[in-house]
This record gives sequence, structure tokens and C-alpha cells, in this order.
Amino acid sequence: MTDIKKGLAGVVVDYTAISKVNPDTNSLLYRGYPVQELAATQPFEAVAYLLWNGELPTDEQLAELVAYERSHRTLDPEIIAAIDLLPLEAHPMDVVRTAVSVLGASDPAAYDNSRESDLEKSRLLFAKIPAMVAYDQRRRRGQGIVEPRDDLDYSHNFLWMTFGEEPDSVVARAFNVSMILYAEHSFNASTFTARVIASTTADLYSAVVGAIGALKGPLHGGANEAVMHIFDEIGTASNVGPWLDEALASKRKIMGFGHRVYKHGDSRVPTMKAALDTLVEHYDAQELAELYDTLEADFVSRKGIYPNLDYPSGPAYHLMGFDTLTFTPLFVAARVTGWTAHIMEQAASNALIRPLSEYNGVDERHIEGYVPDFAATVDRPAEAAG
Ligand SMILES: CC(=O)SCCNC(=O)CCNC(=O)[C@H](O)C(C)(C)COP(=O)(O)OP(=O)(O)OC[C@H]1O[C@@H](n2cnc3c(N)ncnc32)[C@H](O)[C@@H]1OP(=O)(O)O
Ligand SMILES: O=C([O-])CC(=O)C(=O)O
Repeated sequence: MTDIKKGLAGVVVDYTAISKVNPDTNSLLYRGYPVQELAATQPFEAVAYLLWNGELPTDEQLAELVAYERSHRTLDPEIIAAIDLLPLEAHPMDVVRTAVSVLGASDPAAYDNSRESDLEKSRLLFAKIPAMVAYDQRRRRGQGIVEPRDDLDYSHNFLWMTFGEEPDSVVARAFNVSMILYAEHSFNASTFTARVIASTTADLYSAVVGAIGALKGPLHGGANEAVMHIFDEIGTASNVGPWLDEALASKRKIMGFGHRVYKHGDSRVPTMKAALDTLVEHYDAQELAELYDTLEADFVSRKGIYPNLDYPSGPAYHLMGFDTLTFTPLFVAARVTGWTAHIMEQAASNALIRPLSEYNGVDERHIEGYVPDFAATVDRPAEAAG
């Protein structure tokens, strides 16, 4: 019998030099650097550079990327018009997916798959996606667009464009940490989707649009939004026990817990939890922290399944003031760096990704009364031509 690997679980399909996820040591390296060290010391711009180029930037290289990012933040009128055509009820993941698609359709270099051109597109997406996400949240709130500020770094400016206020440094620091932690995670479902699309030699924008679709699901990136929905359902820490009794009895998945690769805890959670703690203190949000800790302790003790990165990042984005529906688009803004690094890596050493399947449908059968008429088949093109 064929050994079917459902969900490709445990299957190694290619090499990557971009990141190393090690569930045994509970560690995550980006191009060799522990992600915790990057989160503690680097701006997100430097980590984007690292993922694309393999090395951290020199001061000059960082200044060049920062200048590029700051000068490409403004949304072109056709992107704003495309977003405005979508209903206010559209999910923000649908909005960012559509806006990226429009950006790709408007780029005359879209079909140039050279590394040089793909790096340029990666930088463009890195600069533009924050404005798409920020504008969509504002329009849903009935607020006008806030123009970017080129005196602010990526994280401060993202928060500025979303809320129209300069963020406190505690908030901007936590946001920067979240972007770095979300940036890359080897062959996760959305990155693999991007690589499958890139393997057909389709353009980079198509691969990113497909990756956004894959990230949307609650088993993947959509879990950060789903965590907040369950917090809303539970209400307060004292309700956790009875809520979990019922949720587990009805075989519900508890969002923000579990992982395909990490089985003893997600390497990124302690760093994001520490960032969340700074926000809890800043916003004096003890009730939320109590709910967080109680649900984690109760679920882990019952099931031995640990939180993943979406568990601390959902409440962190909530405290920063983002709408729950905006959480997964924030993941897009971060992960576009990892996706595009993988698209370029796939292109540099490409093989069409096309696995096999084992057929288990009905045996061969035939249409009753059907008699092959080869003459008619042969004649038809000639008739059409005549
Ligand atoms: C950034 C990210 O994308 S991280 C992932 C974010 N996703 C979530 O938080 C959604 C909730 N978690 C899950 O659905 C899963 O843990 C996944 C999809 C992430 C990983 O799934 P897999 O590796 O395929 O493990 P699988 O789903 O087979 O789980 C193994 C067992 O643990 C249980 N389990 C795993 N996660 C959970 C959970 N969050 N709640 C309840 N039970 C769970 C499964 O029901 C299954 O139990 P069973 O053997 O009795 O059927
Ligand atoms: O690796 C995975 O399967 C999911 C994940 O944590 C990520 O994409 O960040």
C-alpha cells in the first residue's frame, strides 16, 4: 500500500537557506541568527534586508533600503480606487489580496522574473502593504486616509498611518518585534503556496496573492484574529473553565494553540509574550492578561498543547487598537518579506512542484450506449475550417 503523507506531514521537499525551525531545541534562525536576537536588536527593515540578501545590512545598505521604503509608501490612486470599490464588509484579507493583485497588474515589470526585478517588487510590496492595511481599517471606521510620514521608521509610520497619531515608543517597539517574529517560518502553508506558484514560473505578484489566500485560513494566519474572537466569547478569566469544558466536549479547536512542527512550544512565543507584557503594563490591561494566562494554563494542563505565535500577537494587536479583522493583514505585511525571499530562492533553483496522488475513486466505467465514432471526430475540424 502506498504510504500517503496526509498534509505532507513530516515530508522534506527541498532545501532552504532562509530559516531553520528546530522543534527539538525550540529555536528559530533567520539566515543563521536566532530570531530573539534579531527582535531585541534590529529594526524590521534590517530583518527584511537579511531575509532577501542573506546578510544583515551595513549602515549604508540599511540607509538605502530605509530611503526606498519611505519614498514608496504612498498608495497610487488606482489602488485607492480599487479598495474603494470593495464593500466595507469585505474581509480585510480580501482587501489586501485584491490591492496586491491590482499593484501587480499595474507593474510593467511584473513578468520579469529576474532576481533583480523580483527584489525590486519585494521592496515595493514591503513599502506599500502597510498603507493598504492602514487605509482599509480607516475606511471601515469612516475615517479618511492618513498620508505617510517620511521622518518615521516602518513601525512608527505604520501605526501613524493607521491611527493618525504618533505611537508611544513602547507600542512601536512591540509592533516592531511582532513584525520580525512573523516575518519568516520555513515551509509553512502560505510560503509553500507561494513556492508552488513560483515553481510554474508565474510572476512574483501571483505567488504573493496565492500566499495571502493560504494565510487567511484560521488553521494558519487567521488564528490571530480567531484568538480574539474566543477571548470575546469567554469574557473573563472566571469563565475559562466552563467555556473550555464545553468547547472540548464539542471537539472545537482552541485557536492560537498547537503547531504542525513545534510540539513542545513555539520558539517565538516567549519573545512575543514579553512584548505583550509591556503593552499590558502600558495600557493597564490586567483583566486581559488574566484571561490570557488562565486559558493558557488550563488548556495546556488538560491537553499538553502549547500556544503558538498567534496567541500572544492577537491580544497585543488588540491592545494597540487594531480592529480584530485587521490582525491577519498585519501578518501579511510581515510575512511578505519571507514569502518573497522564498519566491526568489525557488526561482534560483527551480523544479516544478507537482506531487503524485493515489487514485481511490470508482473503477473505470463507460457511458451506456456510447459507440466511438472515429470518423466524426476526424471530420469535425475539417467542417469547422470549411
Ligand atoms: C502562525 C501559525 O500559522 S501557527 C498555527 C495557527 N493555527 C491555530 O492556532 C489553529 C489551532 N491549531 C490547530 O488547528 C492545529 O494545532 C494545527 C493545524 C496548527 C496543527 O495541526 P496538526 O499538526 O495537523 O495537528 P493535528 O490537527 O493533527 O492535531 C493533533 C491532535 O491535537 C489536537 N489539537 C491540535 N491543536 C489543537 C487545538 N488548537 N485545539 C484542540 N485540539 C488541538 C487535534 O485535535 C488532534 O487530536 P486527535 O489526535 O485526538 O485528533
Ligand atoms: O510554520 C507553520 O506551519 C505556521 C507558522 O507558525 C508560521 O507560518 O509562522
